[in-house]
Amino acid sequence: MTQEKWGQLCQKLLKTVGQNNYTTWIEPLEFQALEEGVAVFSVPTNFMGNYVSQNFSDLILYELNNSGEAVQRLAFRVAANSPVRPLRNAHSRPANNEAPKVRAAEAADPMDALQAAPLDPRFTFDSFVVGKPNELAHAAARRVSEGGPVTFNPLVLYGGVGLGKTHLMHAIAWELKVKRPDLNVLYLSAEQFMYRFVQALRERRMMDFKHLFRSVDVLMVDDVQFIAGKDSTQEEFFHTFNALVDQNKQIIISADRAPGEIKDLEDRVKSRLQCGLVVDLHPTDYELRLGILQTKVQMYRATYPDLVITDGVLEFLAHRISTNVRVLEGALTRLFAFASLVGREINMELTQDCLADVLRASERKITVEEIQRKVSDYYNIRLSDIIGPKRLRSYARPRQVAMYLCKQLTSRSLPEIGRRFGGRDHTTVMHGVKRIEELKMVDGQIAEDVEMLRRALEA
Ligand SMILES: Nc1ncnc2c1ncn2[C@@H]1O[C@H](COP(=O)(O)OP(=O)(O)OP(=O)(O)O)[C@@H](O)[C@H]1O
Repeated sequence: MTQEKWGQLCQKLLKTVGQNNYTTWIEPLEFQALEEGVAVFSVPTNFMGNYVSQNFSDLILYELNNSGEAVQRLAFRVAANSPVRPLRNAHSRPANNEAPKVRAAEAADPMDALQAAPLDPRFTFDSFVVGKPNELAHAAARRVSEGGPVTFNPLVLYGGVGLGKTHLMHAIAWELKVKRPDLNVLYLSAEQFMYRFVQALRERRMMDFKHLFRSVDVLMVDDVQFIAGKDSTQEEFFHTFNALVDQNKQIIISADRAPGEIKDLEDRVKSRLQCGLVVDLHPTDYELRLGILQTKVQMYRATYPDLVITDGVLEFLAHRISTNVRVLEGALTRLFAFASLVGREINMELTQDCLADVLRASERKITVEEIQRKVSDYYNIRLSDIIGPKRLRSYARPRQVAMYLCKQLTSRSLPEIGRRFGGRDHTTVMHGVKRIEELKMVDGQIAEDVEMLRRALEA
């Protein structure tokens, strides 16, 4: 592919993603080469490569292939002599158009070549949807973002992948900028903390490092589990932490699990983290997912004012994609981009087509218990009769149907299934599964029962 062709594609991408996104994310990409189906781009920073890869790669791939290039994958490489862009230039940002006073990114100190992570302009409280699973974390984040007297220190937000920890931390930073512009707020990932620390050691600038970290008013460290097992970084983190707490400065930490459960994290660090308020973001429920989708659709309306989305699509997505919010958002982005490119409304058919891979990957996990319950309801017998020892035909056949469905619809092994059916041997399960397979061929009623149950379970 030629540079000229990439330039033409950029014009198309501009139309789809809008000027803001284009200037921030697409324009800085430099097309390097197309190597065996991989389109290689150079990017100014790793962060940028990751961001583009997560948010725009489907779209770029689509455009490349649409223009006749056979590209399977995109690769982003950080340009060797790329200047580190200061926060001010790295991002578009919310309304007042001014970067928050993130100290490390603003000072002229050479240490700042390793600047803190830029704040994502989309991660504000306004765009954070609150539901049962995250209401406590949200309330705590709101409280800290007021910048009043420090009441709990540290605030630890923990939870699984893509549940909004980073979003909440950025929201706190943006809010503090408005409410307390006098405070120096430093947000960075634990990985960056380590990188800065190692760099300072190498350049014999530990005094600068200590000074920098001890002079912030609010320190936010994302994904702290990263420093587990990295002894000297943990040690430095511990000292930084203590120094700030002693000065009554607010610390906000995120982790992928509760501090006590982070393997290879020193006990003294664990216990420090547990001293403040530890709140978890629970996995999303259906209502929260639907709320997030509705909010995102409102936001997309600005870019795609003419798109029509038919009833039931958002409910379907909220029901089917229950893994994490990032996947949910990615699905919606792809859907909107695709529908706008082909000029069609977003209906169920387009959704199934466009998101076949995502839907397959996040197929709802059906549990053994669910199957047992559905089968006992269907045959109008008690759950305990399916699991229990009775051998009467009126229990044994439904039990075999349930075993058969467990084998078909879950990834459980035969011994595991046996255990959940009152501790039966795996050969009993095997026999049951085989029996139903045979009966399905010759007994229309059994075949229909199994089919009905399968559909009900997969609905
Ligand atoms: N409640 C929510 N409302 C709106 N958007 C949300 C919500 N929760 C998560 N998101 C969105 O989901 C995406 C992933 O969230 P985020 O990056 O904050 O997750 P995380 O918990 O930090 O994940 P990781 O463990 O991977 O670092 C972001 O785009 C974020 O805006």
